[in-house]
Amino acid sequence: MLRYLTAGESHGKAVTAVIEGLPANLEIEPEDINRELARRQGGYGRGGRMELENDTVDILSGIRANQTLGSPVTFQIKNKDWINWQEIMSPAGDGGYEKEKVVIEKDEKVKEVTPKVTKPRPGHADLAGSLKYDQGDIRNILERASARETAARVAVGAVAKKLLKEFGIKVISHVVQLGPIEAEKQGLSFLEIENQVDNSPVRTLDEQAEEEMIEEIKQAKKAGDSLGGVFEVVTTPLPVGLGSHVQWDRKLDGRLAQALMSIQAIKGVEVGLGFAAADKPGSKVHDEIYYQDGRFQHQSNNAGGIEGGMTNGESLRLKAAMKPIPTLYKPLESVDLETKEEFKASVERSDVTAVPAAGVVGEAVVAIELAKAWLEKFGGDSMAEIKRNYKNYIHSLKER
Ligand SMILES: Cc1cc2nc3c(=O)[nH]c(=O)nc-3n(C[C@H](O)[C@H](O)[C@H](O)COP(=O)(O)O)c2cc1C
Ligand SMILES: C=C(O[C@@H]1CC(C(=O)O)=C[C@@H](OP(=O)(O)O)[C@H]1O)C(=O)O
Repeated sequence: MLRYLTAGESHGKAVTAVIEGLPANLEIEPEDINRELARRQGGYGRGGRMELENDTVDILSGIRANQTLGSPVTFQIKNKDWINWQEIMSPAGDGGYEKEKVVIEKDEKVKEVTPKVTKPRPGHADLAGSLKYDQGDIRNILERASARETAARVAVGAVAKKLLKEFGIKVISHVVQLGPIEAEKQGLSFLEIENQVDNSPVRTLDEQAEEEMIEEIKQAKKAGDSLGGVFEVVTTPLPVGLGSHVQWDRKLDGRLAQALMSIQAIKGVEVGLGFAAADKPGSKVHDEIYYQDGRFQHQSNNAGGIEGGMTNGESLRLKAAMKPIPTLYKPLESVDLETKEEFKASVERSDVTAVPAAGVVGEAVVAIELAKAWLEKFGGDSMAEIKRNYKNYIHSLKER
């Protein structure tokens, strides 16, 4: 069974991940991971933190001479911002509480920050987390709730992508909506997306819409506001039969939805047509079946590549909706945890939007879930064993 955990606080020393259950002899070079980490840091609308960080992976275990050993793989991605937060975030010491104020550099300006955070931001984990974990300092919650954690998931996703690529499977994303601006170009093939998307500052394929999206982000920034949006994750065609109809927790659509919903700020997931299927008659929704080139195929892909919780031989198509970033320069009303007094939150630094970055995280979590399902179906302890199992299965489908 492939499984992983991440650890690490946003301004702690590093974020880390441990992956267990990888087969031996999968080729991994640090560059495979660093490329994905750099993609996650990009996208128009991100804040000052991304200018400071330059995420690169440090592989601590499980890989030797660019090959997995079958033992647990451990990654570390250092937080460059740690240097500015050591006094506050150190595992030892007084957490900076002894000093009334510390001066740290943020966004090229020098600002004073009290070490203890007592003002919960609407839309973040601050209030619920502080009450649940009995914390007087919201920092003890926000540090782990932060989407900094997604750097670790993207590193794990890069390994999952490498595994899938050994079988010709690729996973990509693009932004289909940013705030109110919707891209007209939708439903494009994997190749059309793959060839263009990384050259775009918003990772969208629609040049006209992209200009409007950038303008929208600039306006939101000026107004001290933030934006959400929608990204789509698309794969090359998958072999039929990943996941299963027989038990609720084995259904691949449910598993993928959970993986995507677990990304910070994702509030909705659609498989294929998704919500748009609800108001159409069955004749306009269900993908008709034909047989060609020794393979059962569908005339359309409204199902998004999954029927009965299993891949049906087509490309996977999933959409995820991201809410606007909760930290706003424009103050929102809230109540101080200590004094219970109303205040209007003010902010030092934040992303205005992070939909293109969330898309890269979406690719990662989808790749991880697919790699898990792949190993369940074709599993083995070495790449050679998995390849044999895969080849046999594909052969048996053709023999039917
Ligand atoms: C890539 C990415 C970057 C994010 N950047 C910020 C940010 O700069 N400021 C912020 O308040 N929230 C940011 N978020 C969203 C929060 O982490 C998220 O809203 C918060 O953890 C609460 O979780 P929930 O929205 O899932 O309920 C970001 C999310 C992602 C995926
Ligand atoms: C650090 C990352 O994203 C962060 C996610 C985040 C949040 O609240 O989720 C808040 C911001 O952090 P900071 O308060 O340090 O500016 C983002 O920069 C990252 O993506 O690597």
